[in-house]
Amino acid sequence: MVQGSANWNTELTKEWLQNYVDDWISFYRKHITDGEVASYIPILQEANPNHLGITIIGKNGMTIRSGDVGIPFTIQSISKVISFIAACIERGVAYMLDRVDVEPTGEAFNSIMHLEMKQLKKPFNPFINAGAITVSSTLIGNTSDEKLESIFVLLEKMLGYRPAVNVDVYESERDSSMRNRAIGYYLLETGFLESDLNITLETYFKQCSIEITTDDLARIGMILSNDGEDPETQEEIIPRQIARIAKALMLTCGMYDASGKFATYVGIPAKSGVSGGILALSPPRVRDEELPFTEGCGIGVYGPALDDKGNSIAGIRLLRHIATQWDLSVF
Ligand SMILES: NC(=O)CC[C@H](N)C(=O)O
Repeated sequence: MVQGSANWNTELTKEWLQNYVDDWISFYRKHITDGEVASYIPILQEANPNHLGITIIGKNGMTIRSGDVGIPFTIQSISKVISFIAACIERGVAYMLDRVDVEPTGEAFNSIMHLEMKQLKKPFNPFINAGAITVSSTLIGNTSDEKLESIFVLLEKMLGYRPAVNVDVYESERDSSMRNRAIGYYLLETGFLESDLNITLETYFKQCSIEITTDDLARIGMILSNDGEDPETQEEIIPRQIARIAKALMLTCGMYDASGKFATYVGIPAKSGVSGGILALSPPRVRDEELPFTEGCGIGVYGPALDDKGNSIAGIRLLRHIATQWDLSVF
């Protein structure tokens, strides 16, 4: 209990939490210079490396926003969570798990090594590029825009508005996508793709270029934390089974080849993207002492300076600090 208050949800408590998060943001801004913005997609270099922002939304709606929030950025690899969920809703879980496995690789997100070396029957998981491109190929539709519809419908249900593709980022990725094209051709040769290669890649590049904010990520996280149900309306946006699989994948594969360390030191489901976004969430938890957000919360982070694995450098350190202070770990 804090300051004699039995209720964490009072304005006083919100202010108190807000002050802490503001302090932590200021502190972790100093870590930004240890990282660099992504450059392999040329336009991403234009991001301001000094940005760092966080939004936290509790199940009861309590919202903490701090730092550089409200800045739009592209969702990048975080879209892999959304496309996998959309495909599971459209095609069914069994169908999708026949086509992508649920095992971490310990390799970079754009690696193809295991797929070739081990002659796998399916990509390791839907959060590496090979798996995500396979998932994009399963989305229903004859054009990339038709395929993207289920992703947009899902996002609109969660966010309350329909986000848009940032065309400049899409074109920059499309025109510099040698590795993803190589992965695509490999998937085509091995028979993993269910749609035309060009339409599949176009779908994948566009889904990565959808523009969102930390508020949007926190909202998605909050709904996942609540097993796919919108706590306000009680509407089931994502079936519980699919939400749980998505969270298990986030915990085991969400932070590329740093997923083990993130699970160890932070201990919550999360998914990052090369633009510097992180979608994270804390499921409801039971503790003897009163702590913030025990009913569960979603967290959205933006910090485009990345570490050598491609994760937001200050964002990860900030999340580690918050998770430690508020005892968020699921373990
Ligand atoms: N890690 C990422 O965010 C990668 C997404 C990026 N669009 C790519 O495919 O390379």
